Amino acid sequence: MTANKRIVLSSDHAAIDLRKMIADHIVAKGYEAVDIGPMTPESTHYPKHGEAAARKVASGDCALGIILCGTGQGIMMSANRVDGIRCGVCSEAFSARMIREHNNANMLSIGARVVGQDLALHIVDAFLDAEFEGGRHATRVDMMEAIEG
Ligand SMILES: O=C(CO)[C@H](O)[C@H](O)COP(=O)(O)O
Repeated sequence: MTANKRIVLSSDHAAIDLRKMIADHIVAKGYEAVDIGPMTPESTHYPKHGEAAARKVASGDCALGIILCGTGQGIMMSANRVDGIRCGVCSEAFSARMIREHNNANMLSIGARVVGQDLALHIVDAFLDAEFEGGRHATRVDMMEAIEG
């Protein structure tokens, strides 16, 4: 478990119930859930929520982030526009573990219209329980971070 236990969560309207379930789940695991909403189900726009969560991670206020939309894709793309963010969409637990161990991902994205609730919690567990392995993977993450547009 990471030393900084603050995990930011956000989503669009497609994933509010699942996001709240994940927030409760990670609190039960000993993390602090920083749920920045939205809290009501009106249609909204995933880029602003992805960016807001990403900035919490990029600033160091939160160690990791978990974001959701219908597919997980749009909010992931939005979060990855923020410097220092490495976010992957995962629909199974193996990838969720590997994006931490090999890619040093600091955000996880899940599609609430893609995976069921139980699987989503397994994906979250795999992500939070994994640690970056460093070594050759650190070389590659450094190379990735050095890529400029
Ligand atoms: O998955 C998403 C982005 O990748 C969004 O949740 C999805 O596009 C929202 O669609 P709608 O406005 O029809 O609910």
